[in-house]
Amino acid sequence: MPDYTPVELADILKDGLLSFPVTPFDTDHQVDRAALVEHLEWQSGFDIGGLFIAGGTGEGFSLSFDEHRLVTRTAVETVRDGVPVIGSAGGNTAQAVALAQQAEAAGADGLLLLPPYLTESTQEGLYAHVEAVLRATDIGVILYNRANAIYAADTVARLAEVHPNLIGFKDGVGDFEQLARVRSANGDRLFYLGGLPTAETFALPLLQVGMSTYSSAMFNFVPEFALEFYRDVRAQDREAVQRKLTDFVLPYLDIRDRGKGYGVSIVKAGLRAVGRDAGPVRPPLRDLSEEEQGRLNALVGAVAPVGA
Ligand SMILES: O=C([O-])C(=O)C[C@H](O)[C@@H](O)C(=O)[O-]
Repeated sequence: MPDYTPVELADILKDGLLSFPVTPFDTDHQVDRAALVEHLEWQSGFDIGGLFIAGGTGEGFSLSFDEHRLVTRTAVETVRDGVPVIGSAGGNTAQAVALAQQAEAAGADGLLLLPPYLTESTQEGLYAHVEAVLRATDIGVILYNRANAIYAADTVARLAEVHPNLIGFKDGVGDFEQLARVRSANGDRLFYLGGLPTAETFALPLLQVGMSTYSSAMFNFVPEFALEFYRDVRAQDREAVQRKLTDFVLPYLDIRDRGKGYGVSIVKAGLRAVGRDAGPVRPPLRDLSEEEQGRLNALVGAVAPVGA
């Protein structure tokens, strides 16, 4: 039994900073369960609203079915009480359904539905894909609007009308017109979270269009900074947000933009920078070069003491 009904879960998630923990790997690229436990204990000790396991930053796209179960189960067993654990499902419809059922069986409180792989589809096709997943589980499901899964406002509204366990919309695109339409068609029936790569960059403008929270990947390695940033956003303290963008987030993006896929790799590099190595990323991602890691260490050193 999950700890929260879908409605309770949405209510908790909409008002706190959210994050996507990395999945630590050993030098052979195998899941390092002990390191995952240590990381999740540390992360859930902060005032975090919910943790999304095996998401993008958690390299869910590189995990096998069994590894998905292992990391989700580990998170459920490790994360402190009061912090919801959200599992993930992706791939084709049959895989997404199986992953959703597996996440629920592993004790996840909710589910993030990632885009299907490779192919484009019509809104009717997306509707059928999402509906199959919503029917397969009773836990709250959040749609991830990104890549080849861009949901029209009407598609979301039709799904929300018949499926009470559809609770949220996570945006990874930043199309303000689409967001205005989705918000307009669904109002408070759903909660909305910003999830563009390095979500801090867009957090303040997205708040204005009703995205009450966002998922911070950098929370993985600079949790205090990420929480302070979130408080500044919620207080709509423009000056404080701008200062933090200038001093840390934008120079961080300069390093992130040196390589495709670095939006994830740089998070593991950030953990290395604070003395909490979570191992390498798995192919097809690549780790930062030594020179890039050095630049990041210097930047992170200014906001987070090593080993804190
Ligand atoms: O799938 C993912 O890992 C995300 O998109 C969440 C990240 O936390 C993203 O919002 C970011 O990079 O801040």
